[in-house]
Amino acid sequence: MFLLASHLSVSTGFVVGKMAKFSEQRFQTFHLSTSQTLPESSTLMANRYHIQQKLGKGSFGTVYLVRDTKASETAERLKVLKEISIGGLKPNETVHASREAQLLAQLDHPAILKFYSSFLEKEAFCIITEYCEDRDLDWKLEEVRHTGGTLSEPQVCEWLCQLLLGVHYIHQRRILHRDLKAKNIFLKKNIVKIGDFGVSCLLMGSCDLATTFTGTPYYMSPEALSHRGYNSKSDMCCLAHAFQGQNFLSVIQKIVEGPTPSLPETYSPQLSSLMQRMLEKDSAIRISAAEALRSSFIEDSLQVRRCFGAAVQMICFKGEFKGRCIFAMFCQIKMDPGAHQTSGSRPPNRMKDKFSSASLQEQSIGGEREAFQILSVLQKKVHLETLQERSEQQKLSPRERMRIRKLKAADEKARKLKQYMTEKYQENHLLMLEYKSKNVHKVSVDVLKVQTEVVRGSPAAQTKLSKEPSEIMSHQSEMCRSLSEDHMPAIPEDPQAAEAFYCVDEFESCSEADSDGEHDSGGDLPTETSCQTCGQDSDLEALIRHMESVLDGDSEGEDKHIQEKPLLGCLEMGSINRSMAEDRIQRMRE
Ligand SMILES: Nc1ncnc2c1ncn2[C@@H]1O[C@H](COP(=O)(O)OP(=O)(O)OP(=O)(O)O)[C@@H](O)[C@H]1O
Repeated sequence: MFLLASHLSVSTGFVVGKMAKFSEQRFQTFHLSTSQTLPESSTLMANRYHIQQKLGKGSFGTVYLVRDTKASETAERLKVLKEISIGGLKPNETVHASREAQLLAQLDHPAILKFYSSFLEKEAFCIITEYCEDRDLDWKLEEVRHTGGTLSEPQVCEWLCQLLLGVHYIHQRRILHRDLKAKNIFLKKNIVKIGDFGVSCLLMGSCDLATTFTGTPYYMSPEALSHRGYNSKSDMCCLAHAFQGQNFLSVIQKIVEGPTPSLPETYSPQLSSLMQRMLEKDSAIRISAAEALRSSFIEDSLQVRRCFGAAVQMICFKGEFKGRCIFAMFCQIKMDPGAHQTSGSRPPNRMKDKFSSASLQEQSIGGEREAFQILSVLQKKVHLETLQERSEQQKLSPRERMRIRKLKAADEKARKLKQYMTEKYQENHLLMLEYKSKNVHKVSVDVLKVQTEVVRGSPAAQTKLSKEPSEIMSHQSEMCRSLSEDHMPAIPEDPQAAEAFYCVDEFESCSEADSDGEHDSGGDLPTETSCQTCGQDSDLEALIRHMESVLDGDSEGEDKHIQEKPLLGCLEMGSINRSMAEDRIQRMRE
């Protein structure tokens, strides 16, 4: 037995006026003007849905099982089509209904009946939803009643938890069901699914609740019946008609004024107490879905072991829900006689046992997937809660935590940068040392040898010089430096000091001055010009300039210079090919 009270904001006057429309099994069922045109079984709706069979007819329309010819997955091939006549709807109301339908299509929760799409066809508004082969909860409870069977407390808890999660999900999204009752809760592989969402609203366009009232008051909340307005706490469920009466008015009276019924003694006191809190007449003190989910009873029931797949993980559910409400009541259910015998005052935690022993083989694929989704949601909530607790423990404001995070990130960045710079510095230092040793020490020894031979007048050395003038030029420079090293202190490590060092290089100064041919006398002394040139230019530029001055200088000056400076004169004496030299200069420039 299950009771769901929706939050219809209906005035008592209206309720009385609509008594004739009061629909529930033991009362006359009222149907709005639904389409009487039954589609043939071969009918293709929306060029997509093949009608398979009629599932039933409700207050709003006719329900068909259809085959979706465009479904990608086999599991989604069978769907439900609800056909509702829109005879009374104005065009703008139809648009409104379509918009609402789009909104509903966005809901995605295992405990919510999937709403796929809606369309207009043959003056009917059609809704396509998920198919639940185990039908609805009202039907299920009726079956249990007729067979004289019972619903075990763990089973009730399991469905209750799923319902609470589903209701919480929609309430979080500020959606009210408006017609929550056992008939609108469907069953698929033992997972309950809240369905027929806002159908009344979709149908009536304006959502004027006075016109959406279709009958049963069993599930209505006191505030809805006494016209005190409604909120999400008005969605109520229980596994029985908690408030019963001979007629419509007596039922309403009991809901609004009557004492809150209690569960049979076969139920645990915890469940009974939870039900009492859910049926509280004053919505202000009535327990919300979040509170219900946080109750110790639900918490105990949901201490489940997740056994799907290899990972076995304990899930301690400590509801973190902030949603509003569902209220539930369990009564008049004959308790499974063995249910409490072993447990004393506390119910056996069968749900836990059930999840603990569940295996992939034991679960049907669809049900398992959905159960898994529910468990994942719970797990996520627990994770969030843990995080929250941790941050609370740290007693830091979010701003402070953010600042610490930023500082840490900056420190890490600085550390990496420092490391990079150190590496680069070492690399450069090594390169510099290598370059120096290559250009100063290594080469100079060989060149010095050659030059010495040239000075001595060795023909082989002269030939070598004549063949490789540019090489000799560079070597010459190096050699001069090497020679200078004999009389001067070592070249300083510091580049600037080295530049200054080169400025006073005797040989460089002399060669500049001599090549100009302007300073015949006193050529051994460094001139201001040569000093500047040496100091400012790079080695390569200096070399090029040397080469140019040698090649472009007047022969007289050079000859004179040769006589005075036999070392440099050797270059001309070696018959340098001018065009070849120019060619080399060009290449050096490049
Ligand atoms: N998604 C579904 N999967 C399986 N069966 C469904 C589905 N939707 C509706 N049914 C079945 O179709 C029948 C008609 O349902 P419908 O929702 O139109 O009316 P109702 O719920 O019986 O009454 P009311 O219109 O007052 O809510 C019911 O027997 C119901 O179980």
